[in-house]
Amino acid sequence: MLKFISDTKIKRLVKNYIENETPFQIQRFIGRGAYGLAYLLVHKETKKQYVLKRMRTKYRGRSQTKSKFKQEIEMLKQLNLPNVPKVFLEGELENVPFYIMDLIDGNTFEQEIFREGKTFSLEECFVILEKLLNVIIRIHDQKIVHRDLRIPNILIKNDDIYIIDFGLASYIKNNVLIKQFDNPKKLEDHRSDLYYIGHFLLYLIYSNYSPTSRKERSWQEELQLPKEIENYIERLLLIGPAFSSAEEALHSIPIQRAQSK
Ligand SMILES: Nc1ncnc2c1ncn2[C@@H]1O[C@H](COP(=O)(O)OP(=O)(O)OP(=O)(O)O)[C@@H](O)[C@H]1O
Repeated sequence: MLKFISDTKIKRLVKNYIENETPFQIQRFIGRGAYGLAYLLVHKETKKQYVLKRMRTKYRGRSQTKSKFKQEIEMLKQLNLPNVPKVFLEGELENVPFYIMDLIDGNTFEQEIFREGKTFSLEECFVILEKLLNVIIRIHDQKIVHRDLRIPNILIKNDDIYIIDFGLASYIKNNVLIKQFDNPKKLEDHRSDLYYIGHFLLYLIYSNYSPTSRKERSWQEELQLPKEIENYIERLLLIGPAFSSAEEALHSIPIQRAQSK
């Protein structure tokens, strides 16, 4: 049994460690998720900003949550891709793991759509989709599936797409069988990410949609998309036959201009 330590004490320990033992300084708290807390840091000399993520104190005695948090760090280190934050430093204080990574100084799609009120034409949606799939292919190539590709975890900065928060990611398993009642989000293969990407695409498309009726209708009825686009989204959402890979999903994009960009 670990002895009780309050969150305030951990916060102080982490702050002291960062400010006395590393070249960084904590600027402000950014956000809280199910398992972690994130802070904005600045490098004292270069003035470049970074992000510190630490596990929530209440999980320090939970070995499963702790190893998942550490797996997130390992995956980010392994990926080493331009569209995924790089890890600069990692550590553990009183059984609370933490790490420092690049700040992606852009907007999440949640911010773009709901804070900035941005709208995306169908063509723009597919240009973004193509970029996203290109990043996801590189992640899947390293046998990692993100499994949480929601609008707060996908960022855009200077027209480039970035992926954060590998807290629910897993290593890809072969021959995963999908049973009738399985939750596609939890699948440990490419289909989980493609399923999330289907929902992501619908968020983008809906940004440009104004309801014409108060009646509750399916997205197919509301959006009235060209048949090949509807079929494509249904395949991502596993309503139609699943794509065999993110690569197949990329090559099957039903809008010609997006593919040739
Ligand atoms: N590298 C980064 N660059 C910019 N913002 C980031 C970065 N990492 C995290 N954030 C922001 O910090 C906040 C929390 O981060 P994140 O989503 O990784 O953790 P979390 O939601 O706490 O994760 P979990 O669900 O695993 O507990 C979010 O608002 C996110 O947008």
